[in-house]
Amino acid sequence: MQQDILEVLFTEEMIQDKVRELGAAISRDYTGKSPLFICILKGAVMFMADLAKRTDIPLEMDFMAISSYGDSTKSSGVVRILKDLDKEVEGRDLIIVEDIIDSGLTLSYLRNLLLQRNAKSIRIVTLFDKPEGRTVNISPNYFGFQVPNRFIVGYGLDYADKYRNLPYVGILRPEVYSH
Ligand SMILES: O=P(O)(O)OC[C@H]1O[C@H](OP(=O)(O)OP(=O)(O)O)[C@H](O)[C@@H]1O
Ligand code: HPA
Repeated sequence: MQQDILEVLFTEEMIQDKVRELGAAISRDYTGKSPLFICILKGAVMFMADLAKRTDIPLEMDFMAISSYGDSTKSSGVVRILKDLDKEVEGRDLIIVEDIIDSGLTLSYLRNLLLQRNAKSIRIVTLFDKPEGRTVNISPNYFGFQVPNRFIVGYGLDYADKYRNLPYVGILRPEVYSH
């Protein structure tokens, strides 16, 4: 798979160091609380697993599957819930765990949905933030790295469901998707 990667942007070590920092910040901010971490499947699965281990508070976890990209490198603009949460969120402190914010459509849809369900508080943690991709106004409370306006894969991030298992993150060669 390495031959499909144009440039590695973040090594496994860089990612793990950053996840540790984010876990420490969330642990500090949520001392004495028991937030519900909401993992947005599938992309955030690696980040959720590592971040939860680096967060030293009695958190709980739930999972929601949302998709808008399908097999494309551009958002379809239609956000679909493929699997909803198991837990009630009313009155809870929520932390939405995302791998990347690009257009922002996924998170703006989700934040509105969780507000309607009467969450007590909602914060967003994303490992990657692509501000140049934004079409709606949303920003994370915690982010790991800002990334350029290129399609990246690895550490949960996919193209057509592949490359999620790379332990590093890099720019996908445009030849892979432009034909
Ligand atoms: O800010 P946006 O433009 O909405 O993009 C971000 C979303 O896109 C990806 O999900 P995708 O729909 O590809 O599903 P996946 O997580 O299963 O890969 C990613 O995991 C984020 O959830
Ligand atoms: O750059 C990206 N890579 C993978 N999935 C994504 N979903 C939004 N942006 C991206």
